[in-house]
Amino acid sequence: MPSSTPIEAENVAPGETKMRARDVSVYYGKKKAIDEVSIDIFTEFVTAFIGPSGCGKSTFLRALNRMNDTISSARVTGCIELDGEDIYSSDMDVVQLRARVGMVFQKPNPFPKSIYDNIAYGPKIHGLAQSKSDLDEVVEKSLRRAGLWEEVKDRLSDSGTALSGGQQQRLCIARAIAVEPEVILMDEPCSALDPIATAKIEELIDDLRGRYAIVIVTHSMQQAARVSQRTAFFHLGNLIEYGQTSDIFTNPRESRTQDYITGRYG
Ligand SMILES: Nc1ncnc2c1ncn2[C@@H]1O[C@H](COP(=O)(O)OP(=O)(O)OP(=O)(O)O)[C@@H](O)[C@H]1O
Repeated sequence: MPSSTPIEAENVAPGETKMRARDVSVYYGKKKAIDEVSIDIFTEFVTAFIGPSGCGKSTFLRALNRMNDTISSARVTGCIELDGEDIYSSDMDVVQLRARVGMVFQKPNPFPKSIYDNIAYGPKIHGLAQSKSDLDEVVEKSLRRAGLWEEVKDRLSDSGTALSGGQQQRLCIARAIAVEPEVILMDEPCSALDPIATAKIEELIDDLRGRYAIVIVTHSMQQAARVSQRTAFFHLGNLIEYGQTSDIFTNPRESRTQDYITGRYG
C-alpha cells in the first residue's frame, strides 16, 4: 500500500476532519502490527474499522488516544493529529487527550461505584462541574444522552456493576460522554451483548453521531453496514480500502475487500 497518500473516503460530503493520521506504524517490540496507515476521521460520521482477526484494527484504534502507551512493548511512529494538534507531542496532556478522545471497550467496565459516581467521576476530576447541582445536571444529561436515564433515575446510588450487560455498556458510554469528548472510540462494544442490547447500542450510536466523530471496531459486517457511514478495511496491518460504507459493501475497489465481505476469509 503506498504510504504517503492518505486514503480519504470519496463521494460523501464530509464533516470537518477531526483526526488525521499520516504514515502511522505501530510495533509491539519488533513486530509491526500496523504498517504506514494514513486516514482522515471526520466529525458527524460513524467510521467502522473492519477486517480479519489480528489485522490490527484494535491496535490502530488504541493509537488514536494513546491507549497503546499503557503497553510497554508498543511503539507508534508517524503522526496523528486531533484538530491539527500532534497527539504524540511531548506537551500533549494524555489525560486531557483521553477525555477528548473517549473510549468504550469490548467488555463493559463500570467502576465498582454507584451509577451516579460512575458518571460524576470524570467531570469532577476535569473540573467540569463546580457545584453539586452542576454535577447532578451533567449526570442526568449524560445518562439521558446514553438512553439510560429512565431505567436508572430511581436507583442512582446502586452499584454500576449491578446493571445488566447492555445497561453497563450504556453506562460506560454515558461516562465517556460526561467529559464532553469530541471523538468516541468503540472497540467491539456489542461483542459481549445479546441481540436486544446490541440493537439498543446501535440505535444509540446513530443518535450520537451528529455530535461526535465515532469510530467503531466491529467483527460484524452487518453491524458496520447498519451503523457506519464510512468503512475502513484493514488486512495484515495495512489499510486496504476506505470509503463510503455502501460502496465498500456493494462495490469495493480492492479484491481483498471483496474477498473479505463475501466471506472468503476472516
Ligand atoms: N499487547 C500486545 N503485545 C504483542 N502483540 C500484540 C498485542 N496486542 C496485539 N498484538 C498483535 O498485533 C496484531 C494486531 O492485533 P489487534 O488486536 O490490533 O488486531 P485486531 O484486528 O483488533 O484483532 P481482533 O479482531 O482479533 O480483535 C496481532 O498479530 C496481535 O497478536
